[in-house]
Parts: sequence; C-alpha cells; structure tokens
Amino acid sequence: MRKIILLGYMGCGKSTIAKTLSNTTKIPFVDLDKSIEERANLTVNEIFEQDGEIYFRKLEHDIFIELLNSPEDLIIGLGGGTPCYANNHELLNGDAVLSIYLKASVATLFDRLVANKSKRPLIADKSEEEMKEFIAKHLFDRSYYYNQAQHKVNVDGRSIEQTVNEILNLLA
Ligand SMILES: Nc1ncnc2c1ncn2[C@@H]1O[C@H](COP(=O)(O)OP(=O)(O)OP(=O)(O)O)[C@@H](O)[C@H]1O
Ligand SMILES: O=C(O)C1=C[C@@H](O)[C@@H](O)[C@H](O)C1
Ligand SMILES: [Mg+2]
Repeated sequence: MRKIILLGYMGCGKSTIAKTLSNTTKIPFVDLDKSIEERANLTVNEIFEQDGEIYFRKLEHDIFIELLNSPEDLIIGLGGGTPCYANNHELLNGDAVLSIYLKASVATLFDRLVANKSKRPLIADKSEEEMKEFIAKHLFDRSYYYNQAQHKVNVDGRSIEQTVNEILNLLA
C-alpha cells in the first residue's frame, strides 16, 4: 500500500506537516523517531548517549524498512538524517512510495531550531554561532541525499496550511 514519506533537515517541519496532512487525508502518520523511541524504550538522546549513533542508525534503518513493508497506507515522517545512512535514499524511490523533501534555508532552520535544540543530540551542545555554521555545512553535505526525493516543496515563509496544500496537490 501507498507510503507518503516526508524528509528533510531537523526543524524543516516533517512532524508538524505530517500531523496536519494526516488529519486532512485520514492516512495514519508514523514518526520514525517516535517509533525508534518506542522500540528502544529510550529517547533519541538516550540512545545516542548509551549506545552511540551507529546503533541508532541501524535501528532507524530496520524500522524504516518495517514501516515501508507494512500493509497499510502510511504517512512516514523520517528523522533528519534517515536518507543519509545505509541505502535509505534508494528507498525513497521504491514501489508505491511518494517521497517529498521539505526544503528549508539555513536561516529558517536556525530560527526554528535555536529555541528547541535540547532534544536533538547533534546540535544540543552548540552555541548559536556554532549552530549556524554547523547547519550550513551539514545541510550542504546532506543535500545530495535529500534531493533523491521524488518531489521538493519549499517551506521558507510558508504556513503549515500552505505547505500541506502544496502536498495535497501532489497527491491529487
Ligand atoms: N510553517 C511552518 N511549518 C512547519 N513547522 C513550523 C512552521 N512554523 C514553525 N514551525 C515550527 O518548526 C519547528 C520544527 O518542526 P518539526 O519538529 O515538525 O520539524 P522536524 O522536521 O520534524 O524536526 P526533527 O527532524 O528534529 O524531528 C516546530 O516547533 C514547528 O512548530
Ligand atoms: O538529523 C539527524 O541526524 C537527526 C535528526 C532527528 O530527527 C533524529 O533522528 C536524530 O536526532 C538525528
Ligand atoms: Mg520530527
């Protein structure tokens, strides 16, 4: 059955947009980070601290595959790094998959993340100045993987409703 996959950098709005899209379409939404936390019975931060990032990436890949193979229609919100590890980027073009990159500028990402970085282990300990530089470099490194998505939706300066409407047009 059909899988709608939202991807993009931390803070681009995957979880927020997916929730509203799910309310509108009545297609259930699964957040990959939340699924990982439920499976491990630990927060993402705790998994990074206790088991390390490599363990997290393995769990992330395994659960992503499970979700893709599940028998129902789903909206899947990926983690910010999901397309950049294992062969996950190839899965963005699998059968019955519609993948959408929510593309945000460094400025938009910085504004959204600066107030809310503690739950994101890759930026939790960075100062504001370090964060801006980190996001810019990291986004550059990851863009190749994000651009493997079938569709790209620019989210800068867009309300949640505007972005959701753009995605609904892709589904029509
Ligand atoms: N127009 C908008 N569209 C989406 N999110 C927005 C918008 N304006 C503000 N936000 C805020 O941006 C923040 C980041 O969004 P969200 O947590 O959905 O990102 P994410 O891509 O799921 O991040 P992560 O990969 O870290 O889980 C949220 O606090 C959300 O409320
Ligand atoms: O960008 C990333 O690599 C991450 C983003 C989050 O969604 C989490 O999956 C985790 O914090 C790693
Ligand atoms: Mg999220």
